[in-house]
Amino acid sequence: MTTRGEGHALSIEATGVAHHYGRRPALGGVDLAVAAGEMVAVTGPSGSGKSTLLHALSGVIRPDEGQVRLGGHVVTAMSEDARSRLRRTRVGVLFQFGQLVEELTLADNVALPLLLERRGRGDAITTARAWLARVGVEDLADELPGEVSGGQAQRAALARALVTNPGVLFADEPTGALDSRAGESVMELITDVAAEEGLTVVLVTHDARVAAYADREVVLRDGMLDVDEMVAVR
Ligand SMILES: Nc1ncnc2c1ncn2[C@@H]1O[C@H](COP(=O)(O)OP(=O)(O)OP(=O)(O)O)[C@@H](O)[C@H]1O
Repeated sequence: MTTRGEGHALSIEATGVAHHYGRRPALGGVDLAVAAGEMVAVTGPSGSGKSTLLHALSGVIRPDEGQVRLGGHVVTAMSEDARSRLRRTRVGVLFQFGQLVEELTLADNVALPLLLERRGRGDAITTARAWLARVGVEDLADELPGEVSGGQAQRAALARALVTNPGVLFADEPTGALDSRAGESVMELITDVAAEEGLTVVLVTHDARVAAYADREVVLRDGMLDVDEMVAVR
């Protein structure tokens, strides 16, 4: 495991990002700039476009209109293959739940992104175990996801998201499946690791207590950022 410090984090710049699903508008022209190393929470009502924005910023979808830059990469100008590779190497993603492969141990799950990048198995497992220690579940390295608690599984999922040393972490309702205590402990972990690594974080949540961990909160309503509600929460 390497600690990156400053300089590795990616800035994010979205300009005029608009997207439709069929005829249904999901994003109506969003401008958002996130500095390298900053942690921003995206909040807003159900259906306001939060997940769609996260998918556009992380290159999962190419929006109908607008530009997204991650550091020097113009994500919206890249082919699907190039976006996939960028996501595998420079972007970490954390979902609500269900992202670990049930048949694999926690160590094998965390090693997976490295194996996909053709790192040797011994090296990948050593790095994975170091990350499991970093997130506080090294004792569970040989357990299956079904044998650990939701909070422990989410810690392992965070380790898997960060094992490739990405420059940005996108988290979509990362505490949504956890009780409030486990959720707080996962948020403390994300905040600590992001600060130590100098990582940029964009966090989607409907929970004000989760948003309060971010440096800044932006609010989406009907696919538009509510500029009046951009508030510094810390
Ligand atoms: N794959 C899809 N196909 C069709 N419509 C979609 C799809 N994904 C999202 N939508 C629609 O786009 C709009 C924005 O959805 P999105 O999931 O981005 O909102 P959200 O704020 O993340 O919602 P939630 O908080 O409920 O997860 C909604 O009207 C939704 O129904």
